[in-house]
Amino acid sequence: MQIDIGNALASEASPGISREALDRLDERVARAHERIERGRRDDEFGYAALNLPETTDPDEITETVAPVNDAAYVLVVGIGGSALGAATIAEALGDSRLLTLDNVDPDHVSEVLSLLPLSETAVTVVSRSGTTAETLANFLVVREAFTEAGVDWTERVVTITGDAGPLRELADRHDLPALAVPDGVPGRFSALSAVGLAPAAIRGHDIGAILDGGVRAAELSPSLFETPAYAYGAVAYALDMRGAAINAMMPYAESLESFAEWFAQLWAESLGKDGLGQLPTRALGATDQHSQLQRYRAGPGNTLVTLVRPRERPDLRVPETDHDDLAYLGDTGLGELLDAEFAATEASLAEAGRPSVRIELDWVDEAGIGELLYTMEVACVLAGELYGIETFTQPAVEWGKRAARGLIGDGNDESDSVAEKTRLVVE
Ligand SMILES: O=P(O)(O)OC[C@H]1O[C@H](O)[C@H](O)[C@@H](O)[C@@H]1O
Repeated sequence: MQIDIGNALASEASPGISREALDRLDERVARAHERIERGRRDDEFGYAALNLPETTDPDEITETVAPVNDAAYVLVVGIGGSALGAATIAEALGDSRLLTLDNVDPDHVSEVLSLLPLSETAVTVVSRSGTTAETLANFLVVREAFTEAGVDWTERVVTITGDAGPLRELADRHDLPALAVPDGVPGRFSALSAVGLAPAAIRGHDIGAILDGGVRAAELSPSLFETPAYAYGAVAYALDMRGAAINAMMPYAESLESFAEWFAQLWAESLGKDGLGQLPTRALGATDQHSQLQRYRAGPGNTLVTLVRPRERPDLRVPETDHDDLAYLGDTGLGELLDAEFAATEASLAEAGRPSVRIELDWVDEAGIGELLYTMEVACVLAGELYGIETFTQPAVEWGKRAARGLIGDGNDESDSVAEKTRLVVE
């Protein structure tokens, strides 16, 4: 994988970072690297996630899911870090039979359940805490749908959860196949554990190759000039400090659309603290080139655009045509056109002096997605060290979680604050 930060230099863009400032920042990266390596060595909370490519045992996952690996469809019931990794991996591998229920929209849940052949469907119910209301409510609905369809849900469900909590008790009571969310690994950093990999394993994907991709990026040198993940994390941080409060993640591949969603959780929950942190936004090339690019290029200069693409992809020829005006399209490929769109967006931003970073992976395949996810996790941890914030907590999100539970009846304090909201209604 390659990360090109040239278009984020002050000589090219504003905000941008000068070569001298980058050299000075590299000294801070070296110190942050020591902290990260110590955390990995001691398996400290959060840092332990960066050991997953080596510590996750793909055989244990494959064996545990064996009772349901005849399933034609997999339904992941989870939310946030307990769903986005699996969804990202499924999409990257072009697997449309791996679906995710990560919202409690009744219309959507009903539709998914009515479309799925439940007797051919395996369910992974995933919650690190085992207490997340959305996940447990959806699971109860799914379970009932299986029963109503005459399918024994206990034969179709795998649980992935922590050591204790309601989901663990349920797994024990019904003797369900169970995998653990590894100790010290926050949900949004768990894609390369059973959380992200078990659903793919049920569908028969080579999860060992996904982990190998992570291993490829796990050798970290103490300099941003030698470690792509550090280059990205350091430049994103430096540009934020210089005014790029928004980071628009824009992959040029439909198969990476969910990756942008995964990245948004990683970046926002990890770095949005103490009044700091870039706002990650999601875009898709070339589609958003025809909408959001206007704002990136000509709106306030507060956005770093992160352009991601595979260097190679299968192409689809555009047929030759005898229409003179369309002749230039004939005998090209859609992939060739997409690459031209990518280069045009990059050039358009550079021409206007707006910063971008280019991330290129070889292919969007098992190893490619493993490497990309791992690289972004390291980038995020590095950025957290540079900001000096607690990367691995999410107190603001937890507040909302407790308040939502309180509002539907578990009687906790935050729900009182919700009830007292000031109203100024216009109808
Ligand atoms: O895995 P769970 O405990 O169910 O949590 C699911 C999600 O819940 C919250 O929104 C947290 O802030 C996320 O980081 C977490 O991924």
